[in-house]
Amino acid sequence: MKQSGQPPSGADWVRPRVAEAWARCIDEHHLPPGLDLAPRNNPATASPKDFELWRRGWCGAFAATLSAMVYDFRSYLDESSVTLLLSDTAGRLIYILDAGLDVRPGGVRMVRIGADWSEAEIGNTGIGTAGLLKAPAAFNGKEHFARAFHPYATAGCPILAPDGGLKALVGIVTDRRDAASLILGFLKLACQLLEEKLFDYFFSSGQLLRLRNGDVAENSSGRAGLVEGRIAVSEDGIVKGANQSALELVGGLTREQILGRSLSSLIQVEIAALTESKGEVHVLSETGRPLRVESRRLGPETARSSYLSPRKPGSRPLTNEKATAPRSAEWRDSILDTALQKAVNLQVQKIPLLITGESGVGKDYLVRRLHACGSRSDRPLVAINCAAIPRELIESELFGYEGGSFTGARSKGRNGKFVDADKGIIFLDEIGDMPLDLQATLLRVLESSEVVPIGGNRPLSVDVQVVAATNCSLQQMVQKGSFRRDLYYRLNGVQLWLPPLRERPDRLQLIAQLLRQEHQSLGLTAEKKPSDEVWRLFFKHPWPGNIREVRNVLRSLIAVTRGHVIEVADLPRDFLEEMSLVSKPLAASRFETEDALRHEVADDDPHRIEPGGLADWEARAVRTALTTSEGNVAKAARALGITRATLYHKMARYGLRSDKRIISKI
Ligand SMILES: Nc1ncnc2c1ncn2[C@@H]1O[C@H](COP(=O)(O)OP(=O)(O)OP(=O)(O)O)[C@@H](O)[C@H]1O
Repeated sequence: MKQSGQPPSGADWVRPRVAEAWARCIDEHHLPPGLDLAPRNNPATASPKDFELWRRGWCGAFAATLSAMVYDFRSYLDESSVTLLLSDTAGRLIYILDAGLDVRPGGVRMVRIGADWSEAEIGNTGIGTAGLLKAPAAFNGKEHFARAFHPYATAGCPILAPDGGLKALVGIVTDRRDAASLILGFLKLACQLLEEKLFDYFFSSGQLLRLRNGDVAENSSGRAGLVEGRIAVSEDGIVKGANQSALELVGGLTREQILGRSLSSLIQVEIAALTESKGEVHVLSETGRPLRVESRRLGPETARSSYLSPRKPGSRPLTNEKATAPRSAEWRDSILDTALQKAVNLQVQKIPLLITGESGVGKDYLVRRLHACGSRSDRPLVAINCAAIPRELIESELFGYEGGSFTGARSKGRNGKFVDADKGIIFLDEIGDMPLDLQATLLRVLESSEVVPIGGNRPLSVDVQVVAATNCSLQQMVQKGSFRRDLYYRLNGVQLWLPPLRERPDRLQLIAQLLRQEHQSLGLTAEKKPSDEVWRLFFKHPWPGNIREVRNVLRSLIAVTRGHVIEVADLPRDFLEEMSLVSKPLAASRFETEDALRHEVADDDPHRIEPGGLADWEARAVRTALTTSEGNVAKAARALGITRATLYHKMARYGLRSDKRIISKI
């Protein structure tokens, strides 16, 4: 093909789509046509900074929601050698349901988070080519440009927003290398289901129309689409978005042909007639096809914000997220569930796990759930807070000691935590606080799976899964030389980042769930319910102490509130100060505070938090000092010119990492 400029013919004939892809690989992507292709953009050697930037952009609530949906397909894939991939729009993997397929072009493992499957990088594959063409694509064994994919078939499909924008890619790899068209069929259906589920997230106002085929004969013959048609329409009847099924139902039109048109020109019914009717309305499409249409107003409960577009940390959400009391008691914490599921899967392969996120987001909680649900549940979970053990004791705590090996040692000696955790999980919390020299010893243990107790010379074998957690940036510490690079890579088999509460679009549902849990734990049957104003403040609050702070606030509210409704006046003063509503904490009266709040609540923008205010300034100063000192309290106190005790007091007040304890459960 390279010599003649023509795709192969005769016995070597390839499908035109394949020939086009190969031509692109050579002419546009300038890939070497020698088949032994190694990706240039390799996650194993990528700069940690770039990887972290990319990960933060993608591994937030959007990826968690989508991953949770993809995860629901696992039951269809059980027992099959099919790996399901989810990637960002550029083809970098953000989630994997792994069937153990080991694709390694040029020796680089491609079934891993961050691997770049774009066509420009690795030649044509289902997911990479689907991303490029923004259309489904699939290839059998030798149709792939890179030899490493020849034992496999791959398929990929774009996940589109209702306005047609590309949002993510989903792909399949299987070792049945002639199964491309079969897996593509499954994938198309899976994508339609995903798009339908995601539809509500994009719209916060107007009407949502659900369309079904009105032709009774077609329905009874089973030719009605499996996926319901959906169209979003503005209050004045202009079409804003549609899913694939709706496009087919209204006569095989494209999105370009329907977006911005009036609904009445599309399905011969006025929006007013639909909104007034209680049930289904029978209408005709432009092409005369009978349709049944039902309309529902879009509002806060259906609009869970358009966090489907990757957002920069701290940027404002794109749609108008409204704060009202969450209704559903059925809500599931998809961020926790997704992280937990990943962790459970990784546990089977004994891959080290690094959990990152701000203080109080639930890193410790996640590890406890992993222990309870994972394959090592009948063995110990041994947790060590590396920041809380005195420096000189860490080694003996971790590795144990032989009898009489140092002054004060027990005569019989003692097992270290690694031996205690044998066959179970060792949880190294606050790993960023581990002294540098001990990091070398820890690395040796992790690499050899053997520990040598202090004063001993006989290595003991241990089989532990290592889970580490930190709220510091280990990458920055590596760059500054305060954390060993080799240990960082050893611990960072897979990194799970838990988002801060203020960035979670589902924070009100989470708070509602925590409130129910608090009532249950206190044995209270009559629940105290926050007023709408309180919900709005919960939504606006920055929650610097994350879930830990929520629990403290809720506990205090349940104790303080006299009636059944939690009012603004019941909120703890610290909470109000954190919202910068009390500019002079000592002078402002409760009434002034409430007035300020009412004023604030009337403001429609739920994300505006007034800058200024002493408490706000102080909380920020404490946070900054802790971040700059990478969580080292003594250093932060020195920088602030206060004592450590005062700093601990302030940290507790602002919900910043308040408990420094050694947790050990065997
Ligand atoms: N998803 C959750 N559901 C219910 N409670 C939670 C959840 N996540 C965290 N919590 C609670 O919030 C509090 C703080 O959680 P946790 O200690 O796990 O945070 P962390 O990220 O480990 O904080 P730190 O970095 O300060 O150690 C705990 O009381 C925990 O039980």
